[in-house]
Amino acid sequence: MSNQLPSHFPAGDVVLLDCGDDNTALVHLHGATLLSWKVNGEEILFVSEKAVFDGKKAIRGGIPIVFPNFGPWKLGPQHGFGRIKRWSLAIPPTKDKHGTVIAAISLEDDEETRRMWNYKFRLVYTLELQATSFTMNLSIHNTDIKAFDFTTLLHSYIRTPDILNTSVTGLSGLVYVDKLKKNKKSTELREKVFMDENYDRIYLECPKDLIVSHVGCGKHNLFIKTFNLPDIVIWNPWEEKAKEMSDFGDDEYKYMICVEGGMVSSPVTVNGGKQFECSQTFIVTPAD
Ligand SMILES: O=P(O)(O)OC[C@H]1O[C@H](O)[C@H](O)[C@@H](O)[C@@H]1O
Repeated sequence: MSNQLPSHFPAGDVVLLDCGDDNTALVHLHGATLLSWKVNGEEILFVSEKAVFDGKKAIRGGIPIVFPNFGPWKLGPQHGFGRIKRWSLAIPPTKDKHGTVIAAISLEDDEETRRMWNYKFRLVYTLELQATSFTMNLSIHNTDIKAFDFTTLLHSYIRTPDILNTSVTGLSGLVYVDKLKKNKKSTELREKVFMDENYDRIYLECPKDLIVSHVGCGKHNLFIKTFNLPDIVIWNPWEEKAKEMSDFGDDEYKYMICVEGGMVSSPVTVNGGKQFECSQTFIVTPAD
């Protein structure tokens, strides 16, 4: 199975959160990309063996941040610039009295972002690591005097030993937009959604917690709770599309599932001087 990260990153490129007992998280400042989340030493996230760490391309895997646009964008690159900009360390990892390790990284507008999207902003991404749970909180501050609109998403690549044995529970009854069928809308009828082909869907207004089964080495389930991220994107490129991606191994589609909390079906407006908060929490429990 894939998911071998490079053994070494240049000093200052990554931030490690460590709350003991081999419970760690590693975030790369390029794109605020969460590269690793280990629970008792077991890796829960997927990063492609072919991921490129050149400080330019988006890192293929982990959890990169999509901002200020999900999908193709007429003003700039697909999924916006959030995942290809270098973020800064705002709060170094610190353990609070409950044992939670907290760190924050941030991104502000610069000439390059304003050329694409002419607004002043500050993003603060706060990570909170506990033994079996991990919260990612994104706050989007409009530091301009004019309002802006955006879409955003935490593009989460979750590791599995066998995609055919991994399901998502909690989507039943929801309307989804199928991006592979000209954005046709349908209602999900299955209690457990398994994938056996290329999937690219936006499930709308997801009210419930989700459970992704058999993650990591296959012996754990992952609960996903979101706040202000009502849409859930489910994606797997499957065999043919995997072959078209230069930074993704031909058979790696078997070992990952993207379940991505986002605000993507309609943009958020934030007035000048105001802010928007959203978050995603992952909790690992033993699989049945
Ligand atoms: O190849 P990327 O730009 O990283 O995008 C990877 C995928 O991201 C999301 O899941 C979208 O819904 C897909 O349409 C897209 O193919």
